[in-house]
Amino acid sequence: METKSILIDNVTILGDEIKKGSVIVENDKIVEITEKTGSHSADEIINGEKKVLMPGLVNTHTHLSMTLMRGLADDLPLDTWLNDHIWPVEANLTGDYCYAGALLACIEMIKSGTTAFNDMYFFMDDVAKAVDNSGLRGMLSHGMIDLGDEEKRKAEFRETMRIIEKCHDTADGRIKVAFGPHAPYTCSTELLKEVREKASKLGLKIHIHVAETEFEVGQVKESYGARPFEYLDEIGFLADDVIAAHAVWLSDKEIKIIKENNVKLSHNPTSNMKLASGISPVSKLIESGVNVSLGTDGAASNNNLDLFEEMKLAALLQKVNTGDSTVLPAEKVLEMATIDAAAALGLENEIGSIEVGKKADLVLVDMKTPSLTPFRHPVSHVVYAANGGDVDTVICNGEILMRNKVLEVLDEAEVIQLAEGAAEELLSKS
Ligand SMILES: C[C@H]1O[C@@H](n2cnc3c(O)ncnc32)[C@H](O)[C@@H]1O
Ligand SMILES: [Zn+2]
Repeated sequence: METKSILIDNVTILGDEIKKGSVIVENDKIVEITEKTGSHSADEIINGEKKVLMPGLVNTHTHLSMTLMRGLADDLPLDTWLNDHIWPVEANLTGDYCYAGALLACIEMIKSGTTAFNDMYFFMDDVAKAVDNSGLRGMLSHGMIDLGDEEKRKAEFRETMRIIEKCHDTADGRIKVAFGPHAPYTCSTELLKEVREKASKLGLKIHIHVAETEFEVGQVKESYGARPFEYLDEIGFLADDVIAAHAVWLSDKEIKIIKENNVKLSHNPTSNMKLASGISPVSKLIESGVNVSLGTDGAASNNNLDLFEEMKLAALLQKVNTGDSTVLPAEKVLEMATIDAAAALGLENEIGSIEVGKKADLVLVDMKTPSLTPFRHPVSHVVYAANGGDVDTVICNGEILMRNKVLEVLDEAEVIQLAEGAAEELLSKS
C-alpha cells in the first residue's frame, strides 16, 4: 500500500508536557513528534501556527441516532421522558432513520472534535454504515431490553449476535461491537447473566445504564433486594470490561464494588442535570481510583454532542457540589475525555494521547479567537473557554475528516437535509 503522509507543522502539542513542534503522520499512525518546524515534506501539510493539537475526544456514552429526537421532549424527568415521549417514537424507528440520525451525529462530532465514541442503540448495522462513511471510530452495541420476557430475550440475543458477526472489527478496525444490555430495570437477571457469559467468551465489552435515578435504585431494590451495583455484583455481572453510564446514586459500598471490579464509569453531567437525575460523586470516585470518563448521552437529553461543553460542566458541577473549587482540575477533565475514555474502551494503547505509534486521531483547535485570547494556558482554554465550534481540523485513523472547519468526507448540507427528512417522517408516524 502506498504511504500517505501528513505534516502538522509549527503547532502547540498537548501532551504530558506542552511543547511547540511538529507531528508527522504516516497512513493511520503518528510516526514522529519533533520540536523542529518547517523541516519535513509530506503529501499534506497543515499549518498549526497559533493552533493547539490535542488527542481526538472520546465520548463514552451516546445514542447517536437520537439526534432525530433533539428538542422533542425537554424539561421532563427520565421516566416520563422515556415512557411517554421517547419510547413511543422509537417504536417507529427504521434502519434508514437510524442511519440518517447517526450520520448527523457523526458530522456533529467531527465538527466538535470527537473522533471516537461508545454507542448503544438500534439498527446498529445501519449505524455502523454511517460510522464507516464518516471515518470516525466507534464501539457499537444493540440496546437490549427484554422486560423479563423469554421470547424478547431470545430475540435480543439474535440481534446482538447478528450485529457482532456483521460489524465487529470492520471499517479498517475503526468499528468494534459490544453487548448493550440497556439497564438493570429493563433487563432480566437471565439476560444479564447470559450477556456476562457471552461477553467473557467473545472478549467483547459491555455497555449499560446503571444507577441513573433514585427511582431506578428503588425499583431495583424492590425487585432484587439490593442497590443496582450490589445486585449486579451478586449475579457476577461486573468486571473490568463493563462500561456503566451515569452511576449517579451510589452508596459507599457500591463505590467499593465498582473499584474492586474495575468497572469503568461514563459520567454524563449535562444529561443528569437536564433530566434532574442527580449529581454523580465523580470527584469521590476518582479519588477512590475509579476510571471515570465523559459521555453526552443522546441528543434528546443534552441536547448536543459537544464534549468540550461536557468537560467544562463536569468540572464546574463537581466544584459547586463539593464546595471545593480545586476538585476536577482542567488537566484531569481533559484526561477523562481522552486517555481515560480510551482506557474505558480498551483502546489506551491506540488512542487518547499524542504519542508515536498511536493512531492518528487528532484535533486542531484554532486559538486565534477572542474567547481564546490571550493564548497562554492551552489546557485551561480547552476546558474552560473553548467549545466545539473552535475546532478547526480533525483527523481520524490518519484521514483528514475536516480541514479549516470544512468537512472533507461528507456533504454537510446533504446530511442535514437527509436527517431533517428522516426526523419529520419519524415524528409524523408517532
Ligand atoms: C438505547 C435505549 O436507551 C434509551 N435511553 C436514552 N438515554 C437514556 C438514559 O439516559 N437512560 C436510560 N435510557 C436511555 C434510548 O431511548 C433507547 O431506548
Ligand atoms: Zn443513555
